[in-house]
Formats: sequence, structure tokens, C-alpha cells
Amino acid sequence: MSSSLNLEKNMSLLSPDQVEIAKMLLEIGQGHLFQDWPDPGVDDDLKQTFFTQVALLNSSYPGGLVSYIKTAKELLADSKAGKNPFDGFKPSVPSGEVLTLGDETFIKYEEAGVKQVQNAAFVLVAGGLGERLGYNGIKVALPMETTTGTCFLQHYIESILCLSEASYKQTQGECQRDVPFVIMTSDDTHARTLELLESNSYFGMKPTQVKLLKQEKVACLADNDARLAVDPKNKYIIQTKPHGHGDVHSLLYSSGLLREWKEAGLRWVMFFQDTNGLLFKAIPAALGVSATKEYHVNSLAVPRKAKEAIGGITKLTHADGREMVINVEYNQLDPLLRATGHPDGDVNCETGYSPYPGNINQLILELGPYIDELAKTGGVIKEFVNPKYKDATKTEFKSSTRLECMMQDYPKTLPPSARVGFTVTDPWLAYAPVKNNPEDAAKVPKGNPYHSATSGETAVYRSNSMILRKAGVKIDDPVTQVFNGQEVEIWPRIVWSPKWAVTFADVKRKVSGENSSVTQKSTLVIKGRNVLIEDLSLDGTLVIDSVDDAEVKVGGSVKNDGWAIESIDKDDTSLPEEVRIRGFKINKVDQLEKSYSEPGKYTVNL
Ligand SMILES: O=c1ccn([C@@H]2O[C@H](COP(=O)(O)OP(=O)(O)O[C@H]3OC[C@@H](O)[C@H](O)[C@H]3O)[C@@H](O)[C@H]2O)c(=O)[nH]1
Ligand SMILES: [Mg+2]
Repeated sequence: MSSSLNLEKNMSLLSPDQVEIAKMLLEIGQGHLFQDWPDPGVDDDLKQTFFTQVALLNSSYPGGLVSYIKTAKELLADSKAGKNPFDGFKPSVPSGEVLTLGDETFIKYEEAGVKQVQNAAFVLVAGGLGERLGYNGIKVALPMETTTGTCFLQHYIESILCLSEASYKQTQGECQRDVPFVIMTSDDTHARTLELLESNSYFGMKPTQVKLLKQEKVACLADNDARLAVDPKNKYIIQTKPHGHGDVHSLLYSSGLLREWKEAGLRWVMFFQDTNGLLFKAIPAALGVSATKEYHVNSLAVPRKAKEAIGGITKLTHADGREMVINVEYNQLDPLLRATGHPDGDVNCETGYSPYPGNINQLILELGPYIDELAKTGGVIKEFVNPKYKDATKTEFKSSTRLECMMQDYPKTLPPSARVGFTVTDPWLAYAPVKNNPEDAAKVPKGNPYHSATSGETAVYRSNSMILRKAGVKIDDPVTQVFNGQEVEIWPRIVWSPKWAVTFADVKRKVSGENSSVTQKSTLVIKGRNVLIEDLSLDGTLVIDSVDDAEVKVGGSVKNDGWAIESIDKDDTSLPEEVRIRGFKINKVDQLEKSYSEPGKYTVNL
């Protein structure tokens, strides 16, 4: 009563739109928001800010606040009742396409995939703050490895550019379009992402080729009645929190981009996450799988260690016959298994891995069916709520909560006829995210991936070393070292630019001879496009660069003191944060640097 009285007294301050909003708030049980509003004349500016915020919360959510609160009430009631979202479903292990780098099938899919890249749009979800990592900058600005210092965003953009170039080369004569690249940002990341792009000339992309879509936060809920939570310090501000990466679907839909892409003849939308230096090694082959198997949805997966913080791809079969292959998020897999006759829950099987493939949240959707589905749903993804209750009565929350959604839940609303599949790659090939801070990473169970800056970087060297091995180079075994309390394998620091190779076929073409070798302490950096390695023996550091029109054949023997990986103290505040979160730095003692700035053919015997 007092709330609506307070509101009524303030009516004269409100525009007709604001009056509508106020009425709507009362109708959906949000009268408490006006409870302590003073008479007109006091805080009038703040009251205007309040309505501006509510209008934004209302317009940025499909169906507006009415729909948000309605869903919130339902989900909060389910949560209170302890209802299992997978009630009635039995999990089993699905079968998918398994790829092994370098074998015939892999090469075949890679080739098919490269052809399709020109028909793809790439979408990076990068609105997350990275709370678990605790890094102060945006995650896409972090160096993917510190041998060259290339940041994630640069690597992603160069990979997309080089892949699309390779795609046109394979299908000569067809028109060349600029492959679209969308980045979903949030208030936490938007300005800094734009700044990173602008200060680096978009890393070689055309600014028109890159679109930033900013997701808005959603309103927080204070209690089981879905009453909106206000800022404890300012009653005119509603608390907000991120809604999750699932927002990407409604944003793409409402932006009109999907239609534009369809009209331009595109066929695929590829989604990926902010920090995974390995991802592009698997993208061509995975896209090849999508094209060959005509998958509407293809999720990339890697073998998963039990309890690893990655979702498990699971086949769910309902008692009523419904079936779906879907990600079960890492916090839900164990309870689901326990509730359905697997008393040990989320455990490894005889392979040493969980039988459920690990979702790396790299999704390839076929554009046509994707648009059709979104036309039905408006891009709304099934949400969930995860309140932390004060006690077992579940009547009060420890802090406010909100609805969330995940992009990989997209297939949940698909009809049974939809072609949903997944593709599993080698564990070392496709996934090494940077998510955990050093303290938490050091606590990860032995044998499980750390998902830290330390493991993210060392995984790049491991993967490149393994790939060169497959291409016939003799690569020394790694040594085990401990940085920031994590035991990691240190392989030779081999890094190449996407210009040099975006597929395994590229690597094979550029490496020849039976006698190439790289010792464990070595660093090899290949920047030039047409650098051919033939019978090169490396024990130290070699950096090769060349202009695009130069072809440089490199062989012979290089020996120098090279670049050393050195331990640093993560608490040494005189070092940059990017270095401290790794626990090591590269000490560049000595190197051989070769650079070819004029077009031509060169044969170098070092
Ligand atoms: O609101 C958000 C939240 C997150 N994100 C982005 O979404 C991506 C993933 O976010 P997180 O790192 O928090 O995701 P999580 O680690 O919790 O799990 C995610 O990745 C691993 C998979 O196995 C999981 O199934 C998937 O949910 C990041 O690129 C992040 O920037 C948004 O763009 N908006
Ligand atoms: Mg998260």
C-alpha cells in the first residue's frame, strides 16, 4: 500500500512511458521498489535514473521484465522444491565423430572444412569478466604465449583471415567476401575490446568486417518471489549481473546479422570462447565434419577428465521416448549420474577419462536451420537459476541471484528431426583455456588440466611440437617443471604465425626431409608465409621472418644459448600481471634471427 502511495505522489514527475513502466512493475509484484521513495522534490534526478535503468532492463530482455519475472518465479519455485532439471531423463554416452590429427580422415575433413570457411561467420563470446582468473585486463588481450607475445584476439583474427584466404585459394574464381567476425562484449569488456582493436588496426581485418554486440546484464532477484534486488547503498539502482553466454543467440537474431548473412549466401556460424590458444587447430576439420555429415549443430569436444570444469556431452533419453544429445554442465553431471543409478557419479572409466566427451563450447551451427529455430524462439535460450540459500529452509538467499543461460543449451528446443552431432579431437589438440588463477589451479586434482595461464601457454608449445612430430620432425621429449605450484610439461617453444600454417596439410607441405630435429631447450618462431623447413637441426633459438613473396628454404644446423624459460615469483609486484599469472618468463639470451624483406627464392644452409 505505502509503495503505491509513494509512487502516486511522484506521478507528476513521470513521462507517459514511465507511467506505463511503473504500472507494469506494480503488476509483476515489484511495488517494494517504491517503498521508501520520498516526496517529489527530493532525489528527483535519482528517480529519473531509476526509470532509465528499468527501461533498459525491460527492452534488452526478450519479452521484457514481465517475462523475466514470470520465468524467474517458476525457476525459483522449482529450485526451492529441489526439482532436477533432468527429471525423467537417463544419461548415456553418445557416439560422435572422433578425429586423430594427421590421419587420412582428419586430412579429408580438414580439406572439406577449409573449403567451407568462406561460407562461415565467426562469433566470439567475450563478455565474461573472468572472475576465476582474477586478471585485471580483458582476457582476449592476454598473450596466448610469451615467446612472441601475440594476444588471443590477434591470433583469432589472423587465423580467420588466413583460413578464409586458404578457402578462396581452394575454390578459385568464386567471389571473395570478407568473412564476418562478431564479438559479443558486455559493459565489463566492451570499451577495452574496442580499444584493443582500434589501437592495433583491427589486427589486419577491415573494421567493417568486425561487429561488436554488447550484451546487457539482467536484474538480480532478492527472494523466492522474484522481487528485484536494489543496491544496498542506493535504493534507486537495481542490482544487475551477467546473464551468461547464451545471450549471443538473441543478440545475433535481433541485430539482423543472421538474415544479412543468409542473404549473402553464408552457411555456417562458428561460436568460440575467449581464451583457447589451440582452438583453430581443430576448426577446419570440425567444419569439414559439419559439412560432410550435414550437421545442424556440431559441438567440439575433447576427452574429459572426471570432475574437470568442462561440461559433459551426454545423450539424454526420457521415459516418454524423447532423446537429445546435449551438454550437461560440469556442476550438474555428477548429481545427474548419481540420481540415475551411477553411485560413483562423475568418475573416469578404464581409459583414464570420463566416458562423457568434454564440451569445449565451440559450436558450429548451420545457418538456415539456426534462423528457422530462432524465428520460433526469438533467440531465447532455456534459462536456469542457481541461488545460494542461507539454510535448508530455502527461504532466504545469501546474496541476490539472477537468471542465466548458456549458448550450448541452444539445441534444447530443437525438434527431434534436427541433426545434432559432435566431434571429439585429441586431448592436446584443441582445448587449453585460461580460466583459473594460480592458487586455484594449484589445487586442481593431480592429472586434471589446470586451465591456467601456465597450462594455457605450455599447451601451445606441446601442441605445436606434437604437430611437427607428426609431420616428421624429430622433437625431443619434454621435461616436467613446476610453475606457480603446477606441474607442467615443457616442450620446445615452437610457435608459428597462422600465415605459415592453418592446417595440418600446410605444415606437412612446408616441412620436408628426414633429418629435421629440435632439442627440448630450443625455440623456433616462424613468421613468414613461405618458409620451408628441410633438414634443419635446431639446438637454440631460430626466428625466421619473410615477406609474403619470398620463398625461403631453411636447413642446416643452428646452435646457440637460445631462450630460457625461467621461474618467477608470482607475488613479485614489480612484474606485470601477465607474467605473474604464468609463474615463468622467457629470458632471451641468444638467438639467430633471419629476415627476408625482398621477394625472391632463397635457400639457406645455416
Ligand atoms: O555473460 C557471459 C558469460 C560468459 N561469457 C563468455 O563465455 C565464455 C565462457 O565463459 P566461462 O569461462 O565463464 O565458462 P565456463 O568455464 O564456466 O564454462 C564454459 O566453458 C567450458 C565448457 O565446458 C562449459 O560447458 C561452458 O559453459 C567466455 O568466453 C566468456 O567471456 C560471455 O560472453 N558472457
Ligand atoms: Mg563461468
